[in-house]
Amino acid sequence: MAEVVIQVEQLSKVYRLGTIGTGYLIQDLQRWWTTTVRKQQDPFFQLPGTHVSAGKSGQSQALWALQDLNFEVKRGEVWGIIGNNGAGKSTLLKIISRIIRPSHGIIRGKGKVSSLLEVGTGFHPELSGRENIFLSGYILGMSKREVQAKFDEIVAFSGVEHFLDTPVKRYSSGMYVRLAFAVAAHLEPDILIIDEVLAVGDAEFQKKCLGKMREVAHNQGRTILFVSHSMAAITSLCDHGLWLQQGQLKAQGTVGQVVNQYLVSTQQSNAKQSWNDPAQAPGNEHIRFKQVELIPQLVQPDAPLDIRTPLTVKFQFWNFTSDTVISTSMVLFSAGGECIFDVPSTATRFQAGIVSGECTIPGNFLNDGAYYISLYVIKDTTTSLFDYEHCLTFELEDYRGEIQWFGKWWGAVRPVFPFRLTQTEFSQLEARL
Ligand SMILES: Nc1ncnc2c1ncn2[C@@H]1O[C@H](COP(=O)(O)OP(=O)(O)OP(=O)(O)O)[C@@H](O)[C@H]1O
Repeated sequence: MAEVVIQVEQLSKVYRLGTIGTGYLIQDLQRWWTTTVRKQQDPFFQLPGTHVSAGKSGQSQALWALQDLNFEVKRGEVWGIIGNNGAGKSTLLKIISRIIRPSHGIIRGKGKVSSLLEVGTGFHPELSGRENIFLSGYILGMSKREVQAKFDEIVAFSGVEHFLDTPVKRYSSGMYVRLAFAVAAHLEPDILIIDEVLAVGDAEFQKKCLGKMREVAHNQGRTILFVSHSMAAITSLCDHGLWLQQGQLKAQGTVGQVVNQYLVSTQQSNAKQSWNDPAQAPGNEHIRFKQVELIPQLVQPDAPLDIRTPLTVKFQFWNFTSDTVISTSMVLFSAGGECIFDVPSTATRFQAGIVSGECTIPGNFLNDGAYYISLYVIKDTTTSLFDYEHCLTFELEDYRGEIQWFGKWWGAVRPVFPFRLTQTEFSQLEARL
């Protein structure tokens, strides 16, 4: 059985949000003496009971960035840490990297930890790229010879060879993160910790980083903790998932399960509305809606909606006038109000009663994002009977499959068309170049 390399028990971190005076000079002096001179915990700081606790008189306002976390990571496992902004992901990585200390609980780590937490961590701004590579190696406990053996590989990966002797404070953020990633990934740490580095780089760099992380994890059997807001990147790289919500561990398990649970919980939708009483229903003297519903054709019942999911829109309306030619337009808008398409139904002659309609948006057609649907009911293909705006809303998650690039995909739609490349001729071009 694989060895446990990170063990986290009842881990909590409380941040103090500003310091409020105690109201007594003697206590303020006591606080200053203890925290500033003796570098000890504030005697008037009390642990809060909730996520954010308002400061009572004399206490600081405090926030649980992490609360009672328990989990263990085994050698060679690749963990994706997910959660909304402010959930505590970076705080957890900083504690595991020993950059900050927990307020409570125990963390046991085994082996050399290399962290790439934010642009700038670990590098000394006044030192050159070359000096920083050696410095990082020494911090990891490597000898000069060991770093030298990796030096060329690091430089080649980072692509900053022309700036090796320039102080890193003069690097662009892109150059900085390239070198920092190259150092973190090549110096053979036992545990590699990466926080959102992919957000900084371009598509080519993202691809290179993910490839390198995969190699570090799968070929070298090292342990990786990876924070990203890209679920596609997390699913593609990691085998375990950990979901933090307001500092608490909401779920842990296989990456697919945890990412699914997270996406289902964050997806906003208004997928069904129905009315039994026409007097209460949206409409007018011509028609009134009885029901509108968005039915996703999910492969698994608890999966989130993603760009592969076919979506069927079903609706019914009461038609109050006989012998009328009616058609309906289904119009899809992005959340920002851009019209993606306007699909008309057939025009049919109806008698008074209930009219039902159904239209399916195929899977592998829309881009990821938030959308809303409006239904326009039309008489004789020209005259509006009723516009039911914004009647359904939904969100589609991204899905990349084999594609190893996780930037925002361009376009209002993302259709999958038959598209092949074939070699139609062989030549000696390569030899001539
Ligand atoms: N030094 C600090 N002092 C006070 N509060 C802090 C400090 N660092 C983080 N926090 C707070 O702790 C909470 C957790 O922050 P953290 O940066 O760990 O979240 P995160 O999940 O990494 O967020 P994001 O996805 O936005 O990077 C947030 O509410 C944040 O405002």
